[in-house]
Amino acid sequence: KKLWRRIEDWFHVYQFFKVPELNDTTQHNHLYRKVSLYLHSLPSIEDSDFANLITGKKQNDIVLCLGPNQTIEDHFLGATLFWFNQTGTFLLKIRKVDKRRILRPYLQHIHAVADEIDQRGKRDLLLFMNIADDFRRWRSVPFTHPSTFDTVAMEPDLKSKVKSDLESFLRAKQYYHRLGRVWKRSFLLYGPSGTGKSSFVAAMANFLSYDVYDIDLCKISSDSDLKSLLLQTTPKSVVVIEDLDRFLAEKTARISASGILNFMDALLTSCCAEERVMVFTMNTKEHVDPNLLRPGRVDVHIHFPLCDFSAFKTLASSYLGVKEHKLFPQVQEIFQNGASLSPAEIGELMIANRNSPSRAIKSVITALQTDGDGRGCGLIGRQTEDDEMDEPDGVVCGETFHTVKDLRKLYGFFSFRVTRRSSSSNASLPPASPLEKE
Ligand SMILES: Nc1ncnc2c1ncn2[C@@H]1O[C@H](COP(=O)(O)OP(=O)(O)OP(=O)(O)O)[C@@H](O)[C@H]1O
Ligand SMILES: [Mg+2]
Repeated sequence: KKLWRRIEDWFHVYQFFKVPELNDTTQHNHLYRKVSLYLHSLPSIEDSDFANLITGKKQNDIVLCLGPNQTIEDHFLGATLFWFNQTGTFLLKIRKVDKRRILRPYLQHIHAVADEIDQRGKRDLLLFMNIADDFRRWRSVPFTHPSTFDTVAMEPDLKSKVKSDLESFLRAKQYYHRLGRVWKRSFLLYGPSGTGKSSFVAAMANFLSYDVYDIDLCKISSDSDLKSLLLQTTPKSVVVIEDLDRFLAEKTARISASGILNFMDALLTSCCAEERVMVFTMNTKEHVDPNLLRPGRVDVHIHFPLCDFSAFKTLASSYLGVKEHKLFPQVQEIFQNGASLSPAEIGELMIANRNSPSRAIKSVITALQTDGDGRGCGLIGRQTEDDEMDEPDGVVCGETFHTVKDLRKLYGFFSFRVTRRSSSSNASLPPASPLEKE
C-alpha cells in the first residue's frame, strides 16, 4: 500500500495545509479541535499504522486516538486527502488538482461533522486546571465527574428553574447577539461548605456537555496571566473560580480587584467569552463588594443552604434507597427545631451505614442532635485553624469521621475547602435578567 502511495505521489503535485493548535497569539485555534473531533470519528482511523487506545467517557468505552506522526486517509467528493498528526499540528495533504474544487466544501464538512458530534454530546469532556509552574498554561484531564442534576439534592423548583435557564441560554445565541451582548451567563453559588456547590458545577457541565476550566487564583501571578488564561479557554466551557470570597479577603493576593472585575465582565471582546458559562463559588457573599456581584456581572445567584427535611429525604432516597421510613417523623421534628447539617455530612453518614437504613437514619438523628444546634459543637465545632478535622472523642458514628476524609479524596475533582460559616436558607434566582424576560 505504501509503495503504491509512493508511486501515486510521483505523478501528483500536492499542497499542504497546517492546522496548528495555537495561533500566533497563543490562543486556541478552534479549527484544531474540530479537525481532531472529525478525524477521530473517521472509521479509517482503525487502518492507521499506529493508534492509541484510550478510555472513553463512558465506563468500559475504549476509543482510538491517532498517534503522533501517524497518517489517516479520508475521501471527500471523489478526492483522497491525507492528514498527518504532528505534535500540536494537523497537516492536511491534498492534491493540487483537487484543491480548488474541494477545499472549501471539505472544511465546511469538517465544521458540520464536528458540530454535530458536539451536539450529540459525544465529545469527551475535559477538566482544565491552571498549573503553578507555568502561570499561563492550562493542563487538562478527562472530566468524568458523575454528578448530575438528579444526584444533587436541591429544592425542586429551584433546580428546574436553573435547568430551564441553562436550556434557554443554549438556545439564545441570536437573542444575545441582537442585543449586542456577549453570549455568556454567569452564576454565583454561595453557601456553607459541603452543601453541593462544586457538585453542582459538575452537574452543570455534564448537563451542558461543556468542558470545565477550574481557575485557581492562588496560582496566578498577575492580571495579565488571568487575561491570558481566559483567552485560551474554548467555547462551550464552564469557567469556574472557587472560593472567590476567601481569595478577595486575602490581602496578599497578586491579582487586583480590577483584574477580577475585568475577568468577570469578560471584557476581552466577544471572541473569548462566547458560549461560556462562568461560575463563582463562595461560602458567603456578606463581605464581598456588591458591585462585584451586580446584575450583568453575575446573572444568577443560587444559595446552597444546609440540609432541611426535604433535602434529607432526597438524600435518603438516593443514598439509602428509602422513600419512607418510620424514623422520618422524628427526623422532621429535629429539623423543625432548627437543627441542621450539611448535605455532605449527612451523605457521608448514610454512605458509612448504607447497609442498614435504620442505622443510617439513627446516626443522622444523633449527629443532628449533637451538631445541629446552630453548628456549635461536634463535627463542625472541632475544626482546627488549619482546616483539618480533629478526630471525635465521642463514640457517635466514629467510623464516619474517618470516612469524611476518605470520601473527600474520592469524590473531589474540585478542592474541598473546609471553611464553614453558617448562613440563612432561602435559595433564589435574581429577578430581572434578559433571558428570563424573554
Ligand atoms: N446538595 C447535595 N446533594 C447531594 N450531595 C451533596 C450535596 N451537597 C453535598 N453533597 C455531597 O457532599 C460532598 C461535598 O460536596 P461539594 O464539594 O459539592 O460541596 P461544596 O459546597 O462545594 O463544599 P465547599 O464549599 O467545601 O467546597 C460531595 O461528595 C457531594 O456528593
Ligand atoms: Mg466546593
